[in-house]
Amino acid sequence: MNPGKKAQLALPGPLLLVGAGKMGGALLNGWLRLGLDPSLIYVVDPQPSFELKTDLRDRGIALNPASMVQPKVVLLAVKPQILSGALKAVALHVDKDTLVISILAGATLGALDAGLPSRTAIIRTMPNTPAAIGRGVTVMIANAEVSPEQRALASQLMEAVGDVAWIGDEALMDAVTAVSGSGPAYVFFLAEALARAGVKAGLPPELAAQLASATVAGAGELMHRTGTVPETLRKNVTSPGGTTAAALEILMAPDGLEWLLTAAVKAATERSRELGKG
Ligand SMILES: NC(=O)C1=CN([C@@H]2O[C@H](COP(=O)(O)OP(=O)(O)OC[C@H]3O[C@@H](n4cnc5c(N)ncnc54)[C@H](O)[C@@H]3O)[C@@H](O)[C@H]2O)C=CC1
Ligand SMILES: O=C(O)[C@@H]1CCC=N1
Repeated sequence: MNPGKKAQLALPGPLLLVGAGKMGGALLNGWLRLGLDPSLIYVVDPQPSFELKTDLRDRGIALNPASMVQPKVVLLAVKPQILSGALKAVALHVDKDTLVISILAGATLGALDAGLPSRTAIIRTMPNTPAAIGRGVTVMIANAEVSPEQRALASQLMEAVGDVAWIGDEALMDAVTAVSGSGPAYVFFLAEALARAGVKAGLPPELAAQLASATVAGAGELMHRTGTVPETLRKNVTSPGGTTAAALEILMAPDGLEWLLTAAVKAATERSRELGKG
């Protein structure tokens, strides 16, 4: 994303971020990079890290304020396991004009609605951590109470930190979570595993780690900047009878990487469904 191309992020009123851990913090960083007014942000987190406390203080963002102006947007970014307790606290700050946006894996619109005042406008989303650098991707679904203005506001908030896709079928959210929500971890593990494989092939550990990280980052950037489909980029690397072909014969075997990723995405999809059952 080129931040220069994005309009300055403006809000109609305060935004309350509930939970500023890895993902809530990534979103916050993304919004601040886009120029969101820090005086419009409240953060509630009972166990803020030292870095978070320092960062919020330096930016003039209220952490765990004793009182607040009624927020226009509440963004829920706590662990799914504490959803019901968090909703009880959040409900105090929700009225008919408040939009509640959830990023919780598994938490359905129905489960969110059950813990909030009746007819609350709710949007369930699944972002991912590259949002911290404006390169996330977020999938969203709204309940029937969300107005066109609130939908546009939610789009604006999440587009500020990357790409956005709206869906109409909530059942897709579990697979979305498995592919793009968890996906960055698979890519980071690829870099870890490639480095370890390099060590086994004789490279010094530091050089192997440097080569693996630079290769994963560079390949992702090449795909991003050229907009070329991955299959073409893969073929561009693969000389007939060469080294890449030798490696891909193993990775593309019936029990190779695609088989593993299919099993991994299935496991994550099922876990997302389980989280939804509480
Ligand atoms: N980490 C990721 O890549 C992604 C996470 N998510 C979702 O984001 C949510 C948060 O995940 P992470 O940021 O990874 O977890 P985390 O553990 O880093 O952050 C959770 C934060 O909530 C705070 N917290 C605990 N109880 C609270 C309360 N009662 N009120 C307010 N804050 C409270 C914790 O102190 C912590 O800072 C989860 O529901 C997860 O499913 C969604 C997409 C990607
Ligand atoms: O691992 C998790 O449950 C969360 C949801 C997607 C990424 N992290």
